[in-house]
Amino acid sequence: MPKPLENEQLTFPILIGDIGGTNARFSILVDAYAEPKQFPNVHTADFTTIDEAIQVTVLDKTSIQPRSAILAIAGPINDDEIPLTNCDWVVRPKAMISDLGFSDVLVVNDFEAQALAIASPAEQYREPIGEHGETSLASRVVLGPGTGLGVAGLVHAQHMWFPVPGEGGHVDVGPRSERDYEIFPHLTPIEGRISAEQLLCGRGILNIYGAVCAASGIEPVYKDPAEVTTNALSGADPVAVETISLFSTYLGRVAGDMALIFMARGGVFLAGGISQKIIPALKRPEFRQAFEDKAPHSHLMKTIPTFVVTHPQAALSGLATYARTPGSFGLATDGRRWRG
Ligand SMILES: Nc1ncnc2c1ncn2[C@@H]1O[C@H](COP(=O)(O)OP(=O)(O)OP(=O)(O)O)[C@@H](O)[C@H]1O
Repeated sequence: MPKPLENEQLTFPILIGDIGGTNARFSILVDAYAEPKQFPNVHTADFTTIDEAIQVTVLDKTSIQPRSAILAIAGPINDDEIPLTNCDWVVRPKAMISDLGFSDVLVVNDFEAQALAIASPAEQYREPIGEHGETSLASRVVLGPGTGLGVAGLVHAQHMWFPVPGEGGHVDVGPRSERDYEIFPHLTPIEGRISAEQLLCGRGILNIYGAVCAASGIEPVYKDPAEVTTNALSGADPVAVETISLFSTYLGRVAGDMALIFMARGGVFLAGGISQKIIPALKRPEFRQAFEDKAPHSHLMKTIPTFVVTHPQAALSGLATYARTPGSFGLATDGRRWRG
């Protein structure tokens, strides 16, 4: 295992990469001031290894030779060989150092990168949900419904930001309203329980939709979550409308719980592929009502702002913020930073 290192500056130019199950996104930060140099998104399935993808899509396309790399990946980082959760790539920092010319490689969790991105989100890349004022310099939370449900806290302490990537997407969710009690029996528990991720991701939309159909005695017709959201947003199908209304309620409920856990007075941010596609639905009353419905702390909840993150490459922007100012972040690098 690598030796623990302090949060010291990585040497520029820095390659930053956000490696998802389906897509990988790369850019290069030449120095602390320049805008990142972007490269086209890559389908992970098009390359056998991450090293090949970096070589072909980045290194062969520029004369800038990055000296360091910061990569955000979906999956646990606890060895020198890091398999990705939803694709065949294995990240091997030592091989990247010997074969691709890096002297320093840092690997972080994808939701940690999302958390870094909400430390100072530009106004044009966040859409407020509800009328609840500005962010303050205080702890924050990010929840990202996408292929799964990622959750991370960003704790503000000692004039620094501490990202806290956990497994918050796997907390229990239970029925609360009368309609919930009709619908929940039609959800399929995993080992006896319904977790937030079973409801709040692409597959989760279909799970809620299937349960609403079953509770209403209707035959389901949609196979893709995007069909449900499209028909909900247009108002064309009342079952789809109810599904997304419940999705918004459950997302508000879980987001509110996370805000309570982290005392996130600085705001709750909704990232992931789905949030920005359903902004009009999240602006309806259900999300905020469920978010604030946290007696005895409803008054506190009303003061916490909520936003959808609309940055097209939020994780990369978080990594860039960290790369420029690592001293502002208490990012744990032990066992996750390799040097040549
Ligand atoms: N318009 C939509 N409405 C609802 N769900 C959608 C819509 N478009 C995509 N999805 C769902 O969002 C999920 C993909 O989410 P996302 O784009 O966040 O991917 P990801 O998990 O970040 O993976 P990667 O990092 O590889 O892109 C899939 O389950 C997909 O079905």
